[in-house]
Amino acid sequence: MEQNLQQAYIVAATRTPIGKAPRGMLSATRPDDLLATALRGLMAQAPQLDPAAVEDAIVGCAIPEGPQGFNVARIGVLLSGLPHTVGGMTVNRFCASGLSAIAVAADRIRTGQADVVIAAGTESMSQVPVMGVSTTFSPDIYARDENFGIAYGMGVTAEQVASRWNISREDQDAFALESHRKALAAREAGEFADEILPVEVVSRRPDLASDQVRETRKVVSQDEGPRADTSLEALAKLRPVFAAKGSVTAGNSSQMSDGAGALLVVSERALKTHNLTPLARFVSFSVRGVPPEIMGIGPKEAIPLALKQAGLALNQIGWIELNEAFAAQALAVMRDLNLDPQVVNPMGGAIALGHPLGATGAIRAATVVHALRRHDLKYGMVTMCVGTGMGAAGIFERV
Ligand SMILES: CC(=O)SCCNC(=O)CCNC(=O)[C@H](O)C(C)(C)COP(=O)(O)OP(=O)(O)OC[C@H]1O[C@@H](n2cnc3c(N)ncnc32)[C@H](O)[C@@H]1OP(=O)(O)O
Repeated sequence: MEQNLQQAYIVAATRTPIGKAPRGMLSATRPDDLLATALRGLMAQAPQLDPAAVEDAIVGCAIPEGPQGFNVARIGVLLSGLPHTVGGMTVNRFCASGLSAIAVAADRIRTGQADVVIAAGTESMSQVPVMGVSTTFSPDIYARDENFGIAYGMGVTAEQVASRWNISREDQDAFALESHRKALAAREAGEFADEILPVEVVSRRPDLASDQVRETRKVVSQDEGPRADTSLEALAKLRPVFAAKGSVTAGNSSQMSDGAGALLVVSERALKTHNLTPLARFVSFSVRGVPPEIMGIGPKEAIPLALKQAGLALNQIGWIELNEAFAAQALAVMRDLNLDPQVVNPMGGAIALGHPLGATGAIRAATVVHALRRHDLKYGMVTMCVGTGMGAAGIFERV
């Protein structure tokens, strides 16, 4: 059961639209700029809060190198116009980085070490194209057979789950189609309006004729991934990408993406001092390891633990954002835990909406926080599978 010295409240939550990588609408926008945009949008949701009251910014990023700036949290803070007194720490738990950032921020609040902390995530898979690039580890890790799966690409782990859990190609494609259908229906119904922050995309290209740099500016405010043109027939035609006789395709995998999300986490004292209205309370967070070669099954272990910590039963959770890294792993988790399909990803998931790795947990948390209020639900959850073999889950309560 949860034992907190004090509660951690979320008073603002926003995200950028998600672009396709590597050639989508945000591909030329740097991840630190995406983060800065999200942070400015976040502060605009709490105009009564003096920015100097923000103590730290904890930011998830799965590939914090190169243009992501090693400590992208600090760069994003400075770019956003927040005062330099605001700190900045980048955390990495691969695909659960953004969710872990929220948990760290909440812990700082709950233990009384801070009153106002930003938790966020940012990732540009366009600018740091890691998928398919091999990573090296100490060879000693392979001395234990059970670690061998650490060498698998994410798609190969999805094939492993599909085969061990008997998830058919047809079921994966049907799940993927449903993700697109739900995302498009939610967009049509204006469901994303509270959470999405329009981003101005600036493009500069040399014009050789005039010998000048031509600048164009465009505001983007919708996720790029959902496809109205998809169908079971179109999905069935796609070839497996990760194994010759496999079932995981570009259509039933999450899309490579760019995006950022951010939440403002505060103590009860800060609510009163700054006259802030809470949207939600962060209730519990859990992480469990699983065999690396079936990393997608991670939420199956993390969800029961997060529920236990919260003292809640599964049927009390009215909205679950289950990261659709691949249809195969999402279906395996849903079947093993008997998750209600009506409660899981009511607005579509990463297959349709995209999955900017370290940002996704923060993006999905922004979705949950707003969805609980719009749909008058009490508890919601964000759960992620994590490469190298982990699952993470966080529970939110509308207040
Ligand atoms: C812990 C975790 O979360 S692990 C997850 C981490 N993330 C990942 O591993 C990313 C997984 N995804 C990927 O690696 C990539 O998306 C891949 C390799 C599966 C596919 O990459 P790409 O080939 O660049 O995808 P792309 O979007 O171009 O699609 C390939 C083709 O399928 C088609 N396609 C994709 N989705 C659909 C669809 N829903 N309906 C119809 N056609 C589709 C595209 O139109 C394209 O066709 P074309 O070649 O005729 O243009």
